[in-house]
Amino acid sequence: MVEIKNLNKYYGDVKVLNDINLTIDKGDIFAIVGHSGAGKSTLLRCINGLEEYQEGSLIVNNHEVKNLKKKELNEFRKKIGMIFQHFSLLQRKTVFENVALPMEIWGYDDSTIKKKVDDLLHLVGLSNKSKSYPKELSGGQKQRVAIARALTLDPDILLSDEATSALDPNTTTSILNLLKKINQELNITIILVTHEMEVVKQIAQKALLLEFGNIIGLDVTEDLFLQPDEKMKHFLGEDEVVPTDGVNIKIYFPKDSAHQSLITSMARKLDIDFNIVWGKLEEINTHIIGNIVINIEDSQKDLVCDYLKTKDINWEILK
Ligand SMILES: Nc1ncnc2c1ncn2[C@@H]1O[C@H](COP(=O)(O)OP(=O)(O)OP(=O)(O)O)[C@@H](O)[C@H]1O
Repeated sequence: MVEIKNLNKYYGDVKVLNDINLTIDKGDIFAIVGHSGAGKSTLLRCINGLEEYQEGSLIVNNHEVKNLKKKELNEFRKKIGMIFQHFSLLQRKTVFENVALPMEIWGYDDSTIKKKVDDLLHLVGLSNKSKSYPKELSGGQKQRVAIARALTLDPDILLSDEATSALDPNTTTSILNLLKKINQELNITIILVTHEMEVVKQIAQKALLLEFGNIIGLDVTEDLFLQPDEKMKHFLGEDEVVPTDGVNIKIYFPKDSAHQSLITSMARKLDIDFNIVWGKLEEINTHIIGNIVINIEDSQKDLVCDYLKTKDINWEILK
């Protein structure tokens, strides 16, 4: 659906995307994550042809985007919906008129427009607001209108640029649930840009981490969070505070074993005590994953390591 190879993008002499390689499959919910200025929006805008790229290949729906002529680009963009942080609704138009706008521009007849807009307002839960104006709606409702509008031309892909960044956590969750429903019921691929890790954990099946235009992580979301490498830890701002005495061991629980009693079994089996330094469990994309850090005496290190090696589990000694 989207295939990017060795993509480089410059603004003037400044390289803002460096050697980007990735594939997004049909039906994926794919997150592009990074701090401010990382190049997330630029990458999203390259995908729908709003930005040019100078080197490499970017194929969307079997089209090399930079080769599209103006007329082809309009047809191409018809199949890509987009939503934004600040909703981009027209204040003087009603909810119905806002949603209808793309179809009017493309010259659909009134009865087709009415049916489509009514169906979409039903899908996003706003049938009773069709005559309201944007200023009469909450932030979450405005984003629902924007989502309905983005779906009017039956896109294959929905691009979301920080669509939940202006919303409170509960409203964010309700919008993410709506996006999941759209992904599942309409089989629309969703590519979302966000700086919020919670958004990634709640919705994305795969995520790309960008830093200064470089890919520093690209994986299935659970795997990115389950055992983050040094770059990812730095990115997440997870500085590990651990005791300076003894040996600190971090044990990762993948999705299928988060509830197993590995730690207590180990204590019983080896007949040793150890301190639990810290640990956490969290829900990522409906799976529970987690990790725990234990502190043991130096003399117990070999015993514990030998035990852990017999288990099908990831672990590391923290330096
Ligand atoms: N039109 C432009 N002209 C020149 N430089 C630009 C332009 N747009 C973005 N940039 C620069 O490109 C880099 C990437 O910007 P981009 O907006 O893609 O980052 P981002 O990760 O989306 O950040 P944010 O989360 O703050 O929106 C930044 O250094 C930015 O200053």
